Amino acid sequence: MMTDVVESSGGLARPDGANGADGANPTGAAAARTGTDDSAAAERITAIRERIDEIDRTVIALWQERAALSQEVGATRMASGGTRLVLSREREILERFRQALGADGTQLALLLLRAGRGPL
Ligand SMILES: O=C(O)C(=O)C[C@]1(C(=O)O)C=C[C@@H](O)C=C1
Repeated sequence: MMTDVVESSGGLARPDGANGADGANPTGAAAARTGTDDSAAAERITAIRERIDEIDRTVIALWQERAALSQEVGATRMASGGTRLVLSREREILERFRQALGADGTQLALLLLRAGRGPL
């Protein structure tokens, strides 16, 4: 699990929380919300975040729908005397995600598959 706290600058936060107030980082009220004291930038960031939040809600809903469908396929197959898994199908899915997204795609597909059929 990733536990490092990353500042908006991309640098790691100091564990004692002493990064701010030295001129290197914004410290105003807008900065607390958006990471910048520039009001135009803060406004744009807030607008973009609305869309990000919408996308996240969609991703979560699709994730849950996929997991439920995958579980239904598994239950249907096993009730008919079939196997729990179909590894050739899993390879197809892993390859689809790898082609579209690279190595991160493979990791994402592994998590998606696990959400549906459980751990191997
Ligand atoms: O497509 C299937 O046969 C499924 O059971 C669904 C699914 C998946 O989540 O995509 C899950 C387990 C299988 O091993 C392969 C694929």
